[in-house]
Amino acid sequence: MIYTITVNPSIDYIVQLPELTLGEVNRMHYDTKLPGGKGINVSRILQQLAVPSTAWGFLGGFTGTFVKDCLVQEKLPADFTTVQADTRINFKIKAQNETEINGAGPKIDAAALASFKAKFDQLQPGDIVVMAGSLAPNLPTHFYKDLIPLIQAHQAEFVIDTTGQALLDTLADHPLVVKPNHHELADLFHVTLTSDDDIVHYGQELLKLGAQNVLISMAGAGAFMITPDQVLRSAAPKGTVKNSVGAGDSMIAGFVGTFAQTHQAQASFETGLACGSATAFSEDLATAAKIAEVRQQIKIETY
Ligand SMILES: Nc1ncnc2c1ncn2[C@@H]1O[C@H](COP(=O)(O)OP(=O)(O)O)[C@@H](O)[C@H]1O
Ligand SMILES: O=P(O)(O)OC[C@H]1O[C@](O)(COP(=O)(O)O)[C@@H](O)[C@@H]1O
Repeated sequence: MIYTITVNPSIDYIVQLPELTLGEVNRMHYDTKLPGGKGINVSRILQQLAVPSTAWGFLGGFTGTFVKDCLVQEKLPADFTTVQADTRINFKIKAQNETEINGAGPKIDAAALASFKAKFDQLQPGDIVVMAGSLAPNLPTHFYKDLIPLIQAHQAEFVIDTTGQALLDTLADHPLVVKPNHHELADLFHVTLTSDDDIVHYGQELLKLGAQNVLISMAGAGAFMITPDQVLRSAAPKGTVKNSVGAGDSMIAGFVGTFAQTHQAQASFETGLACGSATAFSEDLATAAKIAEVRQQIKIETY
């Protein structure tokens, strides 16, 4: 079983207008509300791939009810822990360029935290736990690191999608895969990446620090996959970008979903690429049909 953890879910409020002018009244042409948060996005894509998963995390208030209702409607298995305050709303403004304003999210009280941690008792050997996204404002940066012993005690694997020191701190525990984008990779090592060789070099540093597989995503420029055996590269498929929110989460879902079934890194990379671009070419996250269509275009090369 794959479990996804979204500590800080959201309603993603997608707003479109031709131009955003700061300091003026702006009127939107189109808006939509989607259940958001990185682990939830991973679970929604896994469902499209017919790979079972259960979504864990914290939800609260009327916004939390909206997210829960969306997942019930999609028949997505979930076991969220209730918190008092409202789940956050993240603004995704699509105007002359894309602007995101992500909320801080509600605090997690001690009782909710204890009930959340009790869920880890049900993990079985071979399970995969995907921990993704920002933390609630009152949680320490080592929150994810502290969950790893609860996972590994059951011979389960973990995947982590976070940034900065919180990510670096988990590498020695051998995450199954990490997927910084190229900007996040540069930030991790406090460097400027000026060439593909630079990207591969710093991706290989993540392997040396302990990651089992490394994906470096580069939005419309595609991605690299770096493993101890090979470095692969793929351009991104061509298409009309509609909403790239969740493309990274979709890539992780594709990789993890296929890896759980095949243990083959290259096949997993291919699914990840298809899911990432299929989401970028969709209003909401990708559907199974869109993923299958986009997969036809993928060409992976040895770097
Ligand atoms: N504009 C785009 N065109 C085609 N594919 C895209 C586009 N944006 C994202 N993707 C696909 O999704 C993957 C993840 O997107 P990226 O934006 O790099 O992740 P993140 O959202 O984590 O920053 C990319 O490697 C690519 O395969
Ligand atoms: O937890 P964070 O880092 O604030 O990110 C949450 C946001 O990321 C998303 O999961 C999208 O992430 P990606 O575009 O990186 O795949 C949104 O659904 C959500 O609003």
